[in-house]
Amino acid sequence: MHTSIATVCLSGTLEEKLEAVASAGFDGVEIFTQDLVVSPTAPEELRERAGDLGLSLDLYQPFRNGVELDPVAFDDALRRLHRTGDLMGRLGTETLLVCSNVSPDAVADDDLVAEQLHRMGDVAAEHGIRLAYEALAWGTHVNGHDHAHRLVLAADHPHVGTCLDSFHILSAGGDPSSIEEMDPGRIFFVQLADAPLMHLDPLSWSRHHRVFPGEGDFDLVDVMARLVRSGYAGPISLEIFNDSFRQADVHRTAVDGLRSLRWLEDRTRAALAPEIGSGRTRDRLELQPLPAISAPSGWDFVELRTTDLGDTTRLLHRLGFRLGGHHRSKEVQVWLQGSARIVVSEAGGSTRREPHIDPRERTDAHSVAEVSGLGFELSDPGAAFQRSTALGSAPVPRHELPGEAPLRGVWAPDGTEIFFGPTPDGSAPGWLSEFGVEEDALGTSDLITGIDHVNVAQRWQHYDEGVLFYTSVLGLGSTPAQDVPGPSGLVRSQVMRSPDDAVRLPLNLAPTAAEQGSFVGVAYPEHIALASEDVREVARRAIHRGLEFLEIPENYYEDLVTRFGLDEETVSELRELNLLYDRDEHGEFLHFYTRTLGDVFMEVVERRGYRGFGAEDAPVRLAAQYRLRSART
Ligand SMILES: O=C(O)c1ccc(O)c(O)c1
Ligand SMILES: [Mg+2]
Repeated sequence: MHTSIATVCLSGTLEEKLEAVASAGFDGVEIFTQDLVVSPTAPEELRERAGDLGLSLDLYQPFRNGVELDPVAFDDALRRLHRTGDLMGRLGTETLLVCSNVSPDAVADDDLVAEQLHRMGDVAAEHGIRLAYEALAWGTHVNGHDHAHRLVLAADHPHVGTCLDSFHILSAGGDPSSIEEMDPGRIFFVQLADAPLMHLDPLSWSRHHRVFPGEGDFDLVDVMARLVRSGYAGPISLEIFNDSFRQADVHRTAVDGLRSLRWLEDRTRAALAPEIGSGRTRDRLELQPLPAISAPSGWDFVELRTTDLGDTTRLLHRLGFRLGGHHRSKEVQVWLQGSARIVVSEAGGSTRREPHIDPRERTDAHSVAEVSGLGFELSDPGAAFQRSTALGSAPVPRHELPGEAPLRGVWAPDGTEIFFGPTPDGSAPGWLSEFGVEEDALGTSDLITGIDHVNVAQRWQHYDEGVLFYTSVLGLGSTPAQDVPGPSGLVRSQVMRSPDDAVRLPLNLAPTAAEQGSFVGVAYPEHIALASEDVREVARRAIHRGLEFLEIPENYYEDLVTRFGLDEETVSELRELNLLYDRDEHGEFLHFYTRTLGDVFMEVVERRGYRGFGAEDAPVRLAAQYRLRSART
């Protein structure tokens, strides 16, 4: 499949965009007029630079309000088309996107439009270019892909075809099934965009809220499958107008974009496998598969990186963790309780980050600890690693000594290290022996039994990217996002979970630094939630050991009585142990939070059938954390 991306998707200069697109691994690029106009680079030089980078210039766009015109305006459109044709010759770009007319003066006369498209086709032929006519969803008269295609057929010119854009088709509720019946030789270009479903006028929706495939609500596998059935063999290009992408790191966005296309390619291939296998459909796009998803069957470990080993390990001790041991060759320790394994490493100068990630993104001078790595248990760690690198993730460099268990991992887009470990066949993972942990030292009567979930913060520019990463790499599913009100902003929260719920990973959108007030420069805290069947006993022992709990206000406990009708004895025990309480149709939930250490805190949860994450309690936590921060600064 020939992959392409429009320069309008990306931040930076045209030159930076080309470089990022090439290094992410795209085959080609669509040049937006405005990117060219503001660039000091001559068209011939751009052509050469793209060639050096191995990129084809697949499309030049957009040619606006150039058709559906009265005769005088059409003459001027032909003049513009001649100029544009000259320019495209210098750029070496063959296809020009012609948008349907959005002006109130557009002429509603299909015969006239077909004739104008034909005459434009003659001009295009003179310049050796082709015209791809695209129906914009808000076009004055032409706003459906079928209508645009009919006009192209009526124009009947070899240099005039159609451009299909999934946003315009699906946002207007159009039926993509007609794509299958189109002559593939008449489809000159294909643009893909996803979007969240919204009640918004199509222009605003399109210009600000498009996202990469897999990051929104459109069924793009269906669109792709219909394209394959049509016999289309041209470029598949991303055209995403998105306010966040325009401010995000250009390399990250480009990698995110190609990941979305590879993932879509794989899913489309899987959906079409029976038809392709039986010869009913010929796949002229030559869709490539990814190594199969190996869904996580559990948590192997969570890694905390800290600048204060004492504080961090004291916190673990107070929660009942034991030091399992020190790694035989690395400066790391493992702390154990039940099946919860927390690897603690001391942050130093050697902290490595993915090259394109600003280290301030996740840590800063105040930071004492952060969730730096997530280790998953998988049935096929090798396949998971290969899948993630095929999806554009960079491997985490690791040094292994002879005899040490190989552990492969990649960087998540936000710099968290993701490790792929085997599902252990015995009771303990093999790597523990490198820490000197003996099998018989593992606790079976521990109060904390394992990791319930890990909550990871995402910057607002990169939220969708995080969702796509965990979906495409690990096959986690996402549940609908919730907004949690906090003193420094709404925190969007979306739970990613493995099919059998063995791994739950809520992603939280942190309010931006500017909105954080006294949080300025401090990343939104993440947390590790630990599972217990007796959270009250965990809390009692933790109090005895001097744990600093997050303080819960009396108003909260009074409200609990109002909401749930709890008796005074229950509530006074909750109050005494700093516990919070929630209930859903499946059962009850008791939990507590520790104070924050750097960018991370711990939660201990007891689920009595309850399936949620205490969303009603999260605002209480955010407010308490805010008060603590304010008191400190
Ligand atoms: O929003 C626009 O104007 C616009 C321009 C070109 C396109 O291909 C498109 O889908 C939208
Ligand atoms: Mg388009």
